[in-house]
Amino acid sequence: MARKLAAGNWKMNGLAADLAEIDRLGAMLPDSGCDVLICPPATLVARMAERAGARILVGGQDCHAASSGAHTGDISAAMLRDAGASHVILGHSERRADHAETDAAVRSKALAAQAEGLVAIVCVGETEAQRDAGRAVEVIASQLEGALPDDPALLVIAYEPVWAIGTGRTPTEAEVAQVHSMMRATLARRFGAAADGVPLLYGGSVKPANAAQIFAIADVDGALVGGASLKADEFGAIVSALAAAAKG
Ligand SMILES: O=C(CO)COP(=O)(O)O
Repeated sequence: MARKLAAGNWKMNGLAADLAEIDRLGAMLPDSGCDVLICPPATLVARMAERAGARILVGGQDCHAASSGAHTGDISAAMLRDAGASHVILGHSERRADHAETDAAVRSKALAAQAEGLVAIVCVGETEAQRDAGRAVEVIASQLEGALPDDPALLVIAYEPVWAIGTGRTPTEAEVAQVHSMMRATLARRFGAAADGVPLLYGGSVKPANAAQIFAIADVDGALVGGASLKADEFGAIVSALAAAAKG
């Protein structure tokens, strides 16, 4: 059984003043039931990690595949760990689109992250055109095939349909269930029994209003939340929904 994880992706949002949201979030969290992670921009990782307390984990949004060197503007897994991060999001569709990241590049980054002891959150998801063409499951299977790293103990998979990100639209429960069951089966073929411990997150327009419904879907172990993670009251409500789902 995978641990439940509520993860927030702040994307390119957040200045020092926004760290106050972490204090507010910390004050409203349930004691247990799920892990809670915020991935702020790189500029805030260290300060957030110092301020967050034990209940809130902190992660990066990308890392380079190399451990150091001449890569201006990039950040390594070792630097994230040094700054207090425990996780890193890799292969988000915005990075695939903005920086032409391939599945092979995502796998290299995930290997680098795991070598530093970071949990790699590998993102996959189809475009609207791919879903309309009936190719969603095939596309996601192929992304997993190319991007999966080698260690299931330091791995989270996030299914984020590109067309659901920031749009207020979500797939049907049956569509999420179909993808998540395929992902679990793919992990089982690759990792055997250890696949059961890999949290499978859904991401894309998760809000307090739809969180409980999403967390009730089979093989959904949590969420990767964008816009609703920026405000403590919204993200806190999503965390509470996940903790409630974990208790059954
Ligand atoms: O991309 C996402 C998280 O990584 C989802 O973003 P939204 O929750 O804003 O749709």
